Amino acid sequence: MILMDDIIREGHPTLRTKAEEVKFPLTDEAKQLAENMLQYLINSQDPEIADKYDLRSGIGLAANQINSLHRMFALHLKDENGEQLSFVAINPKVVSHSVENTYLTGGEGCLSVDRNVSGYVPRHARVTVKFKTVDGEEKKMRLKGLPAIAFQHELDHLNGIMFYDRINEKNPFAEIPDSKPYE
Ligand SMILES: OCN(O)CCCc1ccccc1
Ligand code: NI
Repeated sequence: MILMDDIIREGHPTLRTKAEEVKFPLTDEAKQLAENMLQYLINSQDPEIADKYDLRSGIGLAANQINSLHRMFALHLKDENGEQLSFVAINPKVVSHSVENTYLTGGEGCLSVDRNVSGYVPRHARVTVKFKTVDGEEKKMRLKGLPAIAFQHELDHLNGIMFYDRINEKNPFAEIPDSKPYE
């Protein structure tokens, strides 16, 4: 099982490296990686398991964060209707997005960042995304709200981008153009 010690922290070069397209059919190693990443998120959101293994709660995890350059990330979170989203996105792409932006009013955090970095992180408010599942099935989804924000946060990791790269350096809380905040 993935533990906090397996999650690399800022300063590790893999967080600044672009992950590589995953070939299908997946190797057993890639399948195991995908399963372990999703299981980490489930474990981290279970108070007993998280407490027992000292896991930081997360709604997403990208392969770079466990020092792997497979182009994949896991998401495990509820959308605003309380629907459980739980999947591993392989070779994910944003195929289109809204003009409108959004940002978490409380800012973002990251399992690979052991400090608070405050400020608004501009994100597309709505995204249409495509990715492959572990079985090689092509998925297309329209996301908004926290799922949209999380998808973009994870996709950034696969491109070596950290959330704070997107915060306005001069004024971290400067107004984001064309945006509606996400509380
Ligand atoms: O990359 C995963 N991660 O470090 C865990 C937190 C993910 C996250 C996603 C959206 C907004 C805030 C935090
Ligand atoms: Ni992160």
